[in-house]
Amino acid sequence: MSEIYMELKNITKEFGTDFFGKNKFKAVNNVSFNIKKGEILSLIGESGSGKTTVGKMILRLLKPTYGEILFLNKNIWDIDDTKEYYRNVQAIFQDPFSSFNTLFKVDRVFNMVFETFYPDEKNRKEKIEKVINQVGMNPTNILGKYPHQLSGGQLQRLLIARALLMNTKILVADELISMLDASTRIDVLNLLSDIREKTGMSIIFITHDLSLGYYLSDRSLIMYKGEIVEQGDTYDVYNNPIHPYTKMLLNSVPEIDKKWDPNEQFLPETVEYEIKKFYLKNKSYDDIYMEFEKNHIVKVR
Ligand SMILES: Nc1ncnc2c1ncn2[C@@H]1O[C@H](COP(=O)(O)OP(=O)(O)OP(=O)(O)O)[C@@H](O)[C@H]1O
Repeated sequence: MSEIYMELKNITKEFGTDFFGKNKFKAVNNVSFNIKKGEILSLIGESGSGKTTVGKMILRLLKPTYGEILFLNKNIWDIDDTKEYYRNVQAIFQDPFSSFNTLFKVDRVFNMVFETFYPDEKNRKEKIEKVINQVGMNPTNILGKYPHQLSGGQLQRLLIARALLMNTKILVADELISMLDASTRIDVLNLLSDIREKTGMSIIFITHDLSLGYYLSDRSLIMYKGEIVEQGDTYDVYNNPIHPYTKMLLNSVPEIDKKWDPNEQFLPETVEYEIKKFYLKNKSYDDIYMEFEKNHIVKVR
């Protein structure tokens, strides 16, 4: 069995809704999952479902209100060497331009990796060129350029190259390709898949786009209102969705050969109604989560 890199155990994050931090609401509620070496896991849900908050807790940008996150069996808030943690756990966000300082050439992100983590490295140029080649670009066309001279897709690739240079174990990709055009998106997805194969890097792919999750991930976690309502092997979840919310999400994916029917509506009330029906039907079960197939877990109450 593959090594478990990270474990989230009953993570809850509360935010205060007023100035004094009172009237708390749970942006993330009792979320548990793990991520194994070399696994691509998709965290899927609509806007506001809590995906980014989970990502931020993994990145130690937010502290869980309850629960713990273990990285290689150690609570991430007990890790003193934060630099080392961030070498192992990296993030790439939607807007690649925000990760680069516009005043400096892009080479700087690589030089900073050496200065911070490998100050004694002698073959810097060789190593930088190697990772740039690995992400499918020609170093001579890239190095020496300023961020505004490169496209969004090229900058995303550079950030992936930086993670490769650091030997990152877990990459959190939050809406990574939302700002890219369709063909560049597929290139970046294929690149992530290829890197996982070659290096064993694990990827947490945060998206609201079901089709991207299906294309890329081994395991899918469906989030609704801060909770994971269904999780399992991607093929099972997409081909045999059990939770009404997952079913509705899948039904709402546009099909290329079908015109959109304006009478077909995806209303929050209908989701709530279906979920209530589902819970009533399953109320005889004592377990909060039920395993329908191997690894296919659905929240039934
Ligand atoms: N710092 C904060 N203070 C208060 N509320 C917050 C904070 N951060 C997030 N929230 C709220 O928590 C909920 C979950 O937000 P989050 O950004 O995790 O959702 P998301 O699923 O990533 O959505 P999106 O895809 O739009 O980014 C939202 O209702 C959001 O308004």
